[in-house]
Amino acid sequence: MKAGIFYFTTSGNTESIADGLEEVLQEEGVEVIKKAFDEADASDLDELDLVALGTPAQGSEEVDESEFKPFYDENIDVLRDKKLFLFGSYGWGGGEFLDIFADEVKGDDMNVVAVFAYNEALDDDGKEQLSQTVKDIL
Ligand SMILES: Cc1cc2nc3c(=O)[nH]c(=O)nc-3n(C[C@H](O)[C@H](O)[C@H](O)COP(=O)(O)O)c2cc1C
Repeated sequence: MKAGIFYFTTSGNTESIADGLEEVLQEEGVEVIKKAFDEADASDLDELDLVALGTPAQGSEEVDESEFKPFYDENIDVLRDKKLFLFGSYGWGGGEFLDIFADEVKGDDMNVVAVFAYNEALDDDGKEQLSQTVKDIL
């Protein structure tokens, strides 16, 4: 099992979830690569079984349109063959933005295995929840 974690962040909160996800996957024995979208390209998706894409809530309950959505759109055919893990940080909306996006991508025939939204930065409680989410899908 090989996993890739790709994310956009404005103030580091989504990045904290990406870091936590990397740790819990590695604890489960999964090989992981982790990159911000601006460091990643399509070739990074080669040989990945699980792809985790991260975004903060932006706009009005929307995903990031500057880097997250373009990466998704550009790689949509490759992503269809992966297990997709959506994650992100929100401020006040309870994570609704990510559920909305998960519903959208199901229309693209994506195999969404997990959706993990967390309020602001990942803390110890969040890490525990993330660990359980990962155990459930492996
Ligand atoms: C322009 C802007 C729009 C936002 N829109 C939402 C929103 O619709 N719902 C929400 O829950 N949080 C919203 N937030 C809060 C961020 O999603 C939240 O602070 C998040 O933790 C930022 O994560 P990051 O540090 O990874 O960028 C917004 C923040 C900004 C700056």
